[in-house]
Amino acid sequence: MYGHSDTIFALSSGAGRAGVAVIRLSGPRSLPVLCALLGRQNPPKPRVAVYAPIADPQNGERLDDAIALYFQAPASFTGEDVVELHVHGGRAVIEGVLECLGRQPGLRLAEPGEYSRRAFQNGKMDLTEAEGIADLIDAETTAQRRQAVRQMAGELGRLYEDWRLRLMRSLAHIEADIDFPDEDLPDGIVAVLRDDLARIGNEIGGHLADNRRGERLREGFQIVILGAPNAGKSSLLNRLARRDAAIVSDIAGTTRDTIEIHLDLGGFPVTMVDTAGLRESGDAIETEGVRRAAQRAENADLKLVVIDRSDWPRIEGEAQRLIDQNTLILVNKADLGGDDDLSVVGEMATWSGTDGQGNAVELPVLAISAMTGSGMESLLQLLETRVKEGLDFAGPVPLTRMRHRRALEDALGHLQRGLATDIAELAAEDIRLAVREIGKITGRVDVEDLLDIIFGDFCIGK
Ligand SMILES: Nc1nc2c(c(=O)[nH]1)N(C=O)[C@@H](CNc1ccc(C(=O)N[C@@H](CCC(=O)O)C(=O)O)cc1)CN2
Ligand SMILES: Nc1nc2c(ncn2[C@@H]2O[C@H](COP(=O)(O)OP(=O)(O)OP(=O)(O)O)[C@@H](O)[C@H]2O)c(=O)[nH]1
Ligand SMILES: [Mg+2]
Repeated sequence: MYGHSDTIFALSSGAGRAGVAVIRLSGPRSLPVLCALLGRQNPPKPRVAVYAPIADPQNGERLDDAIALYFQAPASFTGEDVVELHVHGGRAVIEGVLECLGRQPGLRLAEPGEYSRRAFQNGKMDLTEAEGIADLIDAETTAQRRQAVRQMAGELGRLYEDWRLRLMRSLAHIEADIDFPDEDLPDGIVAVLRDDLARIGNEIGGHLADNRRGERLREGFQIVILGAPNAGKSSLLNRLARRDAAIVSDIAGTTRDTIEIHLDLGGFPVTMVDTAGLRESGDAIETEGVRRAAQRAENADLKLVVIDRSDWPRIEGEAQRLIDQNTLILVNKADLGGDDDLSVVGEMATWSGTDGQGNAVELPVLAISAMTGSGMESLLQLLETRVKEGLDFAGPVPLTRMRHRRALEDALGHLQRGLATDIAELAAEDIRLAVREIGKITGRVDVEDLLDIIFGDFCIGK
């Protein structure tokens, strides 16, 4: 397959000034262009780094002293001839080398994800592995990195391929029965087939019923701070962010839009959202802020309802309507406290009341002071526990993308329909469709129309 495509090039390291920058070329013109830059006829040995000046072949101007590396097809990342130029990471150096490469016949700038796309098309990896690489580059916390590395190494792809192959085996038996109806299948084979198919269905069902752990680990755990105006929501956000992310004032209705910060809690990614104080207001902008707060609350993995200690234990209006099982009550301004039980900051208590659906709930309560920071350690510990419960997993790799989930749901639907019929031809067709859906996940079936979408999300140079 290699040898028939354009030669592409791009900066593969990060944009901007750096010690060293890596520019990659892939395709049939990579090696001749490298020789031209090095000003030599004989190509460097594959996989042996060469330290040498590189110069513009057109005018001989020296561009840099670089390290060059040649990977001979098919033993390269893309499966094509690949050349790497490790140059000094100055803006003008990078610009000069890229500009020079752009002038070489047969070379063009790579599109986002094009290296990985070629690697996939040349059989170096399946789609889940390519998506694992993209996730690894986007990983911001340890847990995200671990999940991405497992996927990049093919664990998810093997799981799906195993289901696909087992389905194909069952399909082959059913087809044999259809094609050779006279040669009776051995006694009991139909029952065995049914068992196998049902088992695969159960495995897929179990994989789907994972509470979206893997997907949420990629997205980050969403915690939304809610409460009446002036309760101290923005003060709490700033305390957790350790910076002045949101404006704080004693004027009720200070925050109007939602404000997000990103936290790493014990290796897990958390998005913490500050919202407008919840109240009925004549102000159109504030009303829109309250609407946005309620909207974010709906998608939250955890809600923190902040109340001023003088309001304890009353939670009313919109804040009360937004309460559900996944809610923690934070009684703020504990530094102003008297000697009631909640003046013991960091101590857990319980709030008994009704949630937005009218069900009786018992929710954990923590007294804190966003101003002095007391109670913050207990809060962080509690949040970390909740985040881990939500995202952590031991055992097989979890589902990580909506794309995979959709395909598996469809596959399971086909499989269940196949199991429900006694007509072999219909069952075979349903299983064929299930096989096809799973094949789309790894790219074993024709997925040309999917590739633009999948690889378009990658960064350039990947
Ligand atoms: N300098 C540099 N570092 C890098 C990359 C790169 O492209 N260049 N990578 C870019 O992602 C990652 C490493 N990934 C790579 C994957 C495969 C091959 C490769 O040459 N594969 C051949 C040979 C396999 C072997 O020797 O075992 C092959 O698959 O046939 C190279 C890099 C991370 N670090
Ligand atoms: N004493 C004391 N004051 C606090 C504490 N937390 C916040 N405040 C004060 O309470 C006032 C409101 O704080 P904010 O953080 O702006 O409250 P908010 O909930 O974001 O308010 P809105 O954005 O209007 O909904 C400010 O004057 C803060 O300094 C606290 O723990 N103790
Ligand atoms: Mg605020």
